[in-house]
Parts: sequence; C-alpha cells; structure tokens
Amino acid sequence: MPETSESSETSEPGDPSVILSNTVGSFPWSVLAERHPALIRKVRDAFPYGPEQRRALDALLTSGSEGVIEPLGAEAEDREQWETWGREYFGRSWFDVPFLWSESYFYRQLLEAVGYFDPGPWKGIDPFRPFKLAELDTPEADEELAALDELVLRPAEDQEEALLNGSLWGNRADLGFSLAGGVGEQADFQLVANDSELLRSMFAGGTLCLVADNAGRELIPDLLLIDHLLRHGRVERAVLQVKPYPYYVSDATTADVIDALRRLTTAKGAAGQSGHRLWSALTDGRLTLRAHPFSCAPLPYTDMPDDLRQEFAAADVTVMKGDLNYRRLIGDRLRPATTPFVIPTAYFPGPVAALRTLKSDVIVGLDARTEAALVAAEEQRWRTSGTHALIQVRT
Ligand SMILES: O=P(O)(O)OC[C@@]1(O)O[C@H](CO)[C@@H](O)[C@@H]1O
Repeated sequence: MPETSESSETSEPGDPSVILSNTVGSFPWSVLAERHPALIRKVRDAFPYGPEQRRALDALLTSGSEGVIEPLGAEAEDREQWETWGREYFGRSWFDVPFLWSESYFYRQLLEAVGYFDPGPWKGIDPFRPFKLAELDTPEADEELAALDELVLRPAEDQEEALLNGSLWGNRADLGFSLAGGVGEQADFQLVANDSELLRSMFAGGTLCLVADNAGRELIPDLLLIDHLLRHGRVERAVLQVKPYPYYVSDATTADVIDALRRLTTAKGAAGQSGHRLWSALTDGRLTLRAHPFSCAPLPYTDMPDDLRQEFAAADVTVMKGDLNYRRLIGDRLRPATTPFVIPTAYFPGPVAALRTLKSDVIVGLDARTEAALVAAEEQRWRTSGTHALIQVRT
C-alpha cells in the first residue's frame, strides 16, 4: 500500500485517513519535495520577472521545503476565503497538513509570488500559459485533429465511443491521446474500471455538466466530445466548468478554452467545423462556461457551497475529468480500493461520472480480482503511473 500518515486533527472517527505528505518517499511527499521546486524553477525561467517576483518565488521555494504555511497578504481579496478553507493550517509545515490542501495552496501562493492578482503589469499573466500553448502547437496535435476527418465518416456511435476515449486518455500525464486508433484498443487494455456503456446511456437529451481538468491536449478532446453530443442530440445543453485562475499547472481557465477554440476554428476539415459549431453553441447558450471559486478550493466536493450543489443537481449527468477532480469527488483519503464507487459519491447531488487516468494514490470501485492482478504485476505503481485509467459512474 502507498505510504500515508494519519492525523487525529484531519480524520473523523470511523473515516479512512486523510492523505498527508509527511512520509518521505511517498507520492504526496514527492509532489511537495520534488515537483513543486522544479515547477518554481520552470516558471522562473519562462518569464523575465523582475527582482521582486524572483525574490518571492525563491521565498516560496524555501518556505515549501523548510518553512511553514503563511497566510496570504493583507491585500489579497480571497484572504478571508482561504482562512475559512483552512486557517488551522497556517504556521504548520506544508508536509503536515492534508495533501490536497497544501497542493492547492501552493498554486495560490505561486500566483501571489508572480503578482497575478496585484494591480500592475503582471496582473492576469498566467505563469503556465507558455506550457499550455506549446501543447497546442505540436505535430501530434495536428495529427490528432487531422484524424477527425476519418472519424466523422464512421457511424455516430463509433464516433462517440472514440471521442469518449479521446477525452479519457487526454488526461494522461503525457497528454497523448488518439482519436484515430481503433476504438481504444490500447485504452481498453489498461482500463481498470469501465462504466462507459452506462455513461453513454445517460446521454439522453438533457444537460451535461463537464468539469474540465487540463487545458491544451486534454481540453481539445473534451470540446470535441461536447460538440459531438450537442450535434447528435445526445445532450441538449452542456455546461463546461473551468478554473477561475491558473491552477495545478495546466488546469483549464476561460482563456485556455478560447485558445483551444481558436486552435480548432483555424484547423482544416472536420476539426475546423467542430470549432465553429462550438463557437456558435457558446454564443447561443447551448454551451455555457462556468468558473466557480470553489473550483480552486483545497477541499473535497462534499464541502461544496449550495449554489454549486444546485448547479450539479440541475445537470442530468456531471462528468468529472481528471485525477484532481477524482480526489475531490471521493475525498483525498485512503479507502480500500474495492470500496464501491457509490459509497464516497453518495452525497453528490446528481448522477456523476469520473473519467480519469490514475495519477495519485486514491482509488475506489475496483473488483478484487482487478486489484489483485494490478498488485501482482506492479505492486502499487499502477496507482500513480498515469498508465491506467477508469470510467466510473454513479447513477
Ligand atoms: O488532475 P490531473 O491533471 O489529472 O492530475 C493532477 C495531479 O496529477 O497532479 C498532482 C501532482 O501534482 C496529483 O496529485 C494530481 O492528482
């Protein structure tokens, strides 16, 4: 089993333990101790930030590895919000508080360091944008879009299956996905749970809420799937939830949706047509964007505010994309992998599906044989390697 720690302050009686980051060598520890410093250096190199921002980035580097969690600056508009979300963690080591919380707060602090929210020249400059844009501009992205020309010649059902797979595998760590490959041969091989038939039976003309994950080469297939579902009357309306500000490096914001749409509308053939249809769907309201502040909250969806709860309740099906949304949907806690998916999602106010490649320790809904086979083949590496995926549904 992956290494975890238990904290009497974070685990309710009878509940599985909340994942912390204080076990050296564990996955969460590696994210804080290795990934975050590497990301700070990457961002530092990607922009000609002045001395003030560089100093702040260096301070975050030091704080993250050997310091304690500090509150946001007095002028930060969301200072109070973050206090509500976890003032008890201020003054503690980043490694000793829930992994979900410290990871989220790291991104908020990184934006603080580069002046993303401050009045001034760097306001609103997404520190991750160069990496997101680069993904849209690759020969692989061109090939994937060109492959749509053949896909649209196939029966609508096959297209839907391929696009669902494209959306799922777009979430892979390497962001590779293939719309062309026979309907997901490789994907099926690596799926550890597959409720795709059930999910597709829920596309029955109502409202789809798709909670987006990454921009770039994950968002493109998400948009293509939405276009297909709208075009074929599989859903009447779609709501695409994105992040209100840059988060977890590549999470999609409204600006990223626009970049992805531009990439589509300027493509030739079927991809271009799809882009134009999506553009119209946004303008006539069949597709709407939402960027709720809770989308960047360091908390599980069990704690969502009422207005967001109502939004999910109004959807006929909500599709949660990606690993982080999965952690937030079921709670960032270690449960037995065979726990039925319906148990940790019972609170969710409507039918919900998870489309996720496995990139962190949490998982539920496996059958015992699948888990045993995975462990026999890979010990626990399958949980975090990004080479396995799942589609799980709670009706
Ligand atoms: O939500 P995504 O994009 O699928 O994955 C995000 C993610 O891999 O990033 C973290 C590491 O930084 C993991 O803990 C996490 O779940």
